[in-house]
Amino acid sequence: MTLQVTKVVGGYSQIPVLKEVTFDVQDGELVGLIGLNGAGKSTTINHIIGLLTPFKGEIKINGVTLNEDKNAYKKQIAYIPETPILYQELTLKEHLEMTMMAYSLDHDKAWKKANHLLNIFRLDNKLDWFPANFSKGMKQKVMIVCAFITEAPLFIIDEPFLGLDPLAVHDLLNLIDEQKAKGASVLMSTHVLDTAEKYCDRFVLLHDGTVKTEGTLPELRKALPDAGESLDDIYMSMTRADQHE
Ligand SMILES: Nc1ncnc2c1ncn2[C@@H]1O[C@H](COP(=O)(O)OP(=O)(O)OP(=O)(O)O)[C@@H](O)[C@H]1O
Repeated sequence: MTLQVTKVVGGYSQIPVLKEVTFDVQDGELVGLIGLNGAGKSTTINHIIGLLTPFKGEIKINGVTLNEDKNAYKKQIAYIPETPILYQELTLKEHLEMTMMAYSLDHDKAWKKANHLLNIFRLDNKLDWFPANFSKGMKQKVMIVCAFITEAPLFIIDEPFLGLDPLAVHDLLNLIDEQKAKGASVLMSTHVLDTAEKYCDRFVLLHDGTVKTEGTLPELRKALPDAGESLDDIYMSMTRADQHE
């Protein structure tokens, strides 16, 4: 699965937030989308999942754009939003069944997977509850379970770490690893740079709607030799330099 974002100019109104954003995510790769508040991470994600339409440029998943085949394009994406999106009137079981229907999943196979995931995230005794009333972290876990039953080839994960307890973070990272090993691609935005540094294969550093630099950690160190060793050092150095330009 390849995600290609090419020269995307986009945003919410006439004034673009994203300015010719270009990057890709290859098979089995976890790419970290890193940037300060307002850098354009969620806007980039909203374009990829088809909530926003680029003013210019294009986004392809395995060579196909949203316009070429809307259904095929969207079924390839499992999206975990920063703020959980839940239906007030649906139980946890109904949320899972809705996901199974939307992705045309085999019912028995999907339930087997769902039960395993519910068990991992300690939600297995809450199938008849209404997740709209869950705690923030529990709501996020519902989104994670829904995303991972799809076994979609592309996972888009928007800031997953801030509301989750350490055990859930660990479990989520394991699930990501499992999907990567099966060839899935993962794009994850986060502010938790030490975790990103440990787990991401590559980074896209976004600043003010522009890709400032991208690459593996050794490549970033080479591009900014005076910045320091860690992703945090490199990111701080890049944003400070930018502010002084
Ligand atoms: N719904 C919206 N309508 C208009 N402008 C928006 C909207 N959402 C975001 N923006 C603007 O787009 C820019 C990028 O915001 P975005 O949410 O993509 O940043 P981010 O990198 O995800 O930030 P954060 O780390 O705070 O989540 C900001 O200037 C923001 O004000």
